[in-house]
Amino acid sequence: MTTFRPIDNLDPGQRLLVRIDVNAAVEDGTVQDSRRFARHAETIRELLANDHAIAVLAHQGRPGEDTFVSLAEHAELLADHLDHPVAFVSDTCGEDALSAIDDLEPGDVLCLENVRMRDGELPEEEPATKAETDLVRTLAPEFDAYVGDAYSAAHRSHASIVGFPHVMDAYAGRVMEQEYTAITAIRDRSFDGPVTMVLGGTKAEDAIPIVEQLDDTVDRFCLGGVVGELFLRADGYAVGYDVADSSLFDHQWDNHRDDLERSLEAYRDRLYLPTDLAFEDDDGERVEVAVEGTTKERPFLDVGTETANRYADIVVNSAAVFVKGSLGVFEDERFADGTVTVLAAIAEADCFSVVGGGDTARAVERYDLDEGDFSRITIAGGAYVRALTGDPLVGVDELDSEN
Ligand SMILES: Nc1ncnc2c1ncn2[C@@H]1O[C@H](COP(=O)(O)OP(=O)(O)O)[C@@H](O)[C@H]1O
Ligand SMILES: O=C(OP(=O)(O)O)[C@H](O)COP(=O)(O)O
Repeated sequence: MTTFRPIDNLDPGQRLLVRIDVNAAVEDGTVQDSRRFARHAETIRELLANDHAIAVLAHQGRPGEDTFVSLAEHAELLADHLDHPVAFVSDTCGEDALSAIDDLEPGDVLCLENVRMRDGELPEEEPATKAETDLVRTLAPEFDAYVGDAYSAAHRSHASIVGFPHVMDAYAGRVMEQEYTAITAIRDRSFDGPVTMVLGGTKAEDAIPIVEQLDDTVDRFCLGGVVGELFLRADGYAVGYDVADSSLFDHQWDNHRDDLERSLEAYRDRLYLPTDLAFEDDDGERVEVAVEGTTKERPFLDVGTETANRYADIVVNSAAVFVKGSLGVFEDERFADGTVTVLAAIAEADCFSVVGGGDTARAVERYDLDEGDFSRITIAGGAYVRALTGDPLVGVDELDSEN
């Protein structure tokens, strides 16, 4: 069990570096609001009430992706949630950032630029190595303490997650504390009946190992999204290939082909794969096709109606359901059916339920589902499923006051 140092232990009026996770969807070039902003604003509001001067550190997307953009809009969204100004500097640890940090007064909030735009943040390395990066060596001396609030990125051994707490006085923010406590309690629960995981989304690299690691806990996996298509590809179907400018499939296939094939062979009886998929035809209409009738040239954007109904039946007959990742591109109403059908079935069912993922959790309010019909909606995705396996999260471990 981790013992955090809570922010209550901070003397008022400190200069704080606060790591949050507002990694967001970007639709038509616009950063989308989400629960992540609202939840982290609560931590920052509490810190402001104690006259701290705050610099916020966060990431957005991954280098090379369309969603790898500046945090300028994130600063505005955070300011809206806080109802308090949030300054933005388009620099992370260069002269402009240091000057803006120098100017910080008690009660100020400054958002630094996307930390993944800075060398040293990536790749994943040991905390001691990340602590030696220019990023950490430059910023750490500017602050009295570090506040780790980014539970949803705590599975990444990146400089802003593990490097700073390795060398600074470090505290856990409210989101970190609450998510850790809730998910640890969920991990330790036992259920009187079948446990189902709905596993979708784009980050197959986070999802694939989960099947093996949760084999004592989860009885049935309902697969969809990019994850489901990669399992179908492993099963010999003409699905799960990059088409046109997509880069979601082939590199994940190349890196995880063996894992996909091994899981499929070992756990076939508990893996439920889509039997039909939906795509956009030349007229922009949703069209469904059985997986046997697919061709490699077609990008699929949702599971089909037969699959969605089958998964809905499975979740209704479960004692607990864990959702990580969506079954399709729910941001487009034409391709939301799979995700919404299954979420609605969970909401109506008499089961314990957790919906996770920065993107996936947004489907709940977007399609007018009632948050109260789910046991918990977590803003973490990969971190939450990793935590369910019992594996430690590096970013949590670095905040453990007994380490
Ligand atoms: N077949 C698909 N093709 C492309 N994107 C997909 C597909 N299915 C789901 N998605 C996308 O997956 C995203 C959620 O995936 P991911 O980021 O892995 O999950 P989360 O952030 O919820 O943990 C959604 O925004 C959705 O648009
Ligand atoms: O959005 C995140 O994770 P999630 O999609 O698993 O919820 C975190 O910000 C981690 O981002 P990353 O998966 O690019 O390291």
